[in-house]
Amino acid sequence: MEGQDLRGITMGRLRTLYDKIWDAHAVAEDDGETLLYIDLHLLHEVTSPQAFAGMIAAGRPVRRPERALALSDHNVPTVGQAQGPAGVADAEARAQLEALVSNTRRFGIENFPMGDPRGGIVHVVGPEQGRSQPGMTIVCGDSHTSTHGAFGALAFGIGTSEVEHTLATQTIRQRRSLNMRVTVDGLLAPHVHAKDLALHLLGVVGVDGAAGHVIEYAGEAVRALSMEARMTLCNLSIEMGARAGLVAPDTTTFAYLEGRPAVPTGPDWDTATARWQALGSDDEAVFDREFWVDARDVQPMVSWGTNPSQVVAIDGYIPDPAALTDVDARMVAGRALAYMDLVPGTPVAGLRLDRVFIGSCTNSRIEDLRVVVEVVRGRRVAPHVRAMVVPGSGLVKRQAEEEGIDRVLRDAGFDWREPGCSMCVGMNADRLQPGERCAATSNRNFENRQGRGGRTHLMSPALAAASAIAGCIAAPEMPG
Ligand SMILES: CC(C)[C@H](C(=O)O)[C@@H](O)C(=O)O
Ligand code: SF4
Repeated sequence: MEGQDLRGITMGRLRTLYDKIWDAHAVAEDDGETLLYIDLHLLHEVTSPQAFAGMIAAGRPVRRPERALALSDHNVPTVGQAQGPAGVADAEARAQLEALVSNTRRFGIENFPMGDPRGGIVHVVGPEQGRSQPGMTIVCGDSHTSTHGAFGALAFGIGTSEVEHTLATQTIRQRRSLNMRVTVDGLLAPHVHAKDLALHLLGVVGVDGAAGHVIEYAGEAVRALSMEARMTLCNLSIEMGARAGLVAPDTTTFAYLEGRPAVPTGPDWDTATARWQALGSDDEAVFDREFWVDARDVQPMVSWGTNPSQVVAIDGYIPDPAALTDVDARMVAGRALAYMDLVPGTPVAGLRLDRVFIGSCTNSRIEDLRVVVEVVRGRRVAPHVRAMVVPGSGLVKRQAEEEGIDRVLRDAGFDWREPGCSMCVGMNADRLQPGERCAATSNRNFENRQGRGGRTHLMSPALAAASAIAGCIAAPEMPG
């Protein structure tokens, strides 16, 4: 047996998808760290100015400018984008947006500036352009880079000093993560979406339950998800503390990618798909940790607290911190309830809302907007609610307008905006007022995130749309 084990190690051990991507990109080892080659470097205006300034100060060229793509998303206004950065009122935002234009021009990096129809949220645009591909290593100075893992790419967020390192060397230093597999057996019910699955998992795993790990999502329910739904799922991996989330590429992945601008064509496409097909964990590969979830147990979910693991099903109740045995957990829950101004035992459905935000890199793609429009058609936003829809990119916006989605939403009383991060993070003018309660399709419900004193309830686009109509947290009316 021992001999066999040794042969297993020396003659090619069984590997996970993560191991395979890692091994294929490892350039050098040093003191437990690996220098990883980076295939795609995504940039945005908030975490890149200092990195470019460092490059300029050191007189360094960008190593592989053609392997980078820059987007203006976090602090762009969601009206009047055609005016470009010069029209942005906030001086800091304007400076960051202008810096991205001049820096990308100086270093020869592709940039879709504010107002460009191909522009939008970096994690929506990368996939949409076919820049994010299976087997790649992808980095961005942004935590939700995990989104791109939906393509079977190793994609993770980096800090500003690492942005500079990547610009200069096209590599970064990394410590290897542990492998975790989340298998979702069975199929989600038709009214249950990828966002519900992600929030359900967060409830099970917790906000740091996947720390130190890269998650591979597997199982029948994951295979059945569309690419956009897989992106929603991988987007939230970071909220579980994971370094990245992955879904092995398959025919769904290839169908999504084929024909997109940056994707190879002709014989190169055949070569690429043949290579991508081989990506996937070996059948008997061993994961450091495993979770199993039954898709049939997943309900439409809503967050009640100030971290995304504090969730209940739509027919559930605000929990009672006193019921928690762990002292720390009790304190955290108590503080969250105070901030959210909620009383234990209250049904979560029926909580009165002031605002609804449909957008963000979690849920602002065309399939999300199609779900929203089906819920909204023929109905109106409750008179006391201000509801806004912010498409993830200019191309999503255009597609929605071609399908008449904007018309239905406007007629219903929604604000139809131009693309960007918007009220997901409140780095532009789209913010909650103190005390306002908001249903949001984004990924973080932290204190003050959507605006000082604002109260965020995370949920799917279907629930957010139904809640806008009802004026309180609500599920869509079920047919029949
Ligand atoms: C501004 C940016 C660095 C930040 C991130 O890294 O995630 C933002 O995108 C967020 O969602 O909080
Ligand atoms: S949409 Fe929100 S979560 Fe996504 S990158 Fe922008 S600020 Fe971060």
